Amino acid sequence: MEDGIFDFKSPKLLLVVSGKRKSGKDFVSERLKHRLGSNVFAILRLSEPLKSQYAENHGLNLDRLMDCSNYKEFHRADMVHWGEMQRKQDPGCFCRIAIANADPSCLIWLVSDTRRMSDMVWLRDHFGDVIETVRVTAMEATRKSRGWKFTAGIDDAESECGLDTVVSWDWIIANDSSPVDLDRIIDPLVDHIQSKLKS
Ligand SMILES: Nc1ncnc2c1ncn2[C@@H]1O[C@H](COP(=O)(O)OP(=O)(O)OP(=O)(O)O)[C@@H](O)[C@H]1O
Ligand SMILES: C[C@@](O)(CCOP(=O)(O)O)CC(=O)O
Repeated sequence: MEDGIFDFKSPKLLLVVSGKRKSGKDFVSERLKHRLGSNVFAILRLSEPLKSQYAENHGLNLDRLMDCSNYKEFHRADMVHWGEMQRKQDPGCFCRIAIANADPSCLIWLVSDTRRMSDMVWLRDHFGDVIETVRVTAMEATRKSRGWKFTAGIDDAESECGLDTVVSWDWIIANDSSPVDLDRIIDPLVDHIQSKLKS
C-alpha cells in the first residue's frame, strides 16, 4: 500500500523505543503500560508483522518466536536477513502494518523494538511532531544475566547496531536494577506522559 493513501490516526505521543538485546525494551514498555493503563497506552512491535509472515512462510510457531525463547534466537539470524530484504524493497513495510494494527482509541503509542534508521525515518516522516525517542540501556553483565550471549553477525550487525550513531535521545532508561527501582527510574517519563494526556 502506497504511503500516500495510507490513512491512520495519530496518537498524542509516539514513544519510539530502542535498545540492545536483553536490555529490557519489552520489560520497560510493559511497565509503562502497567503504570499508564491499557485503555490509553498501546504497545506496537515492528517484529510482530515480521515474525508473523516469517512464521507463515516457514511453518514455524509464532508464539515461540514472540517470546524470550531459544527458539527465537535459533531463527533470529535468518529472520533478520529476511526482514532486511523486505525493508530493502519497502522501508516502511513493517511500520505500516504495526501502525495499522494499533488501537486508535489509545492516545499514547509506543513502538518497543525500533532497530534501524529506516524505521526511525519512516516513523518521523509520518509522526514527526508527536515522536519522542526512548533508549533502554543495560550493562553487558546485566544483559548476560538475562540470557544474552554475544553472537557475531547479530550483535555486530545492523539489527543491533543500526542506531548506535544516534547521539541524543529524548529519554534514556538505565534498566540495570530491580523492577521496584525501575519504577522510580521511569517516574519522570510516566509524569511526562500523564501531562501529555491532560494537554
Ligand atoms: N528491570 C528488570 N528486572 C527484572 N527482569 C528484567 C528487567 N528488565 C528485563 N528483565 C528480564 O530480562 C529478560 C529480557 O528482557 P526483555 O525481553 O524486555 O529484553 P529486550 O530488550 O526486549 O530483548 P530482545 O531484544 O531480545 O527481545 C526478560 O526475561 C525480562 O523479564
Ligand atoms: C528479526 C527481528 O525482528 C527479531 C526481533 O525479536 P526481538 O525483538 O528480539 O524479540 C530483529 C530485526 O528486525 O532485525
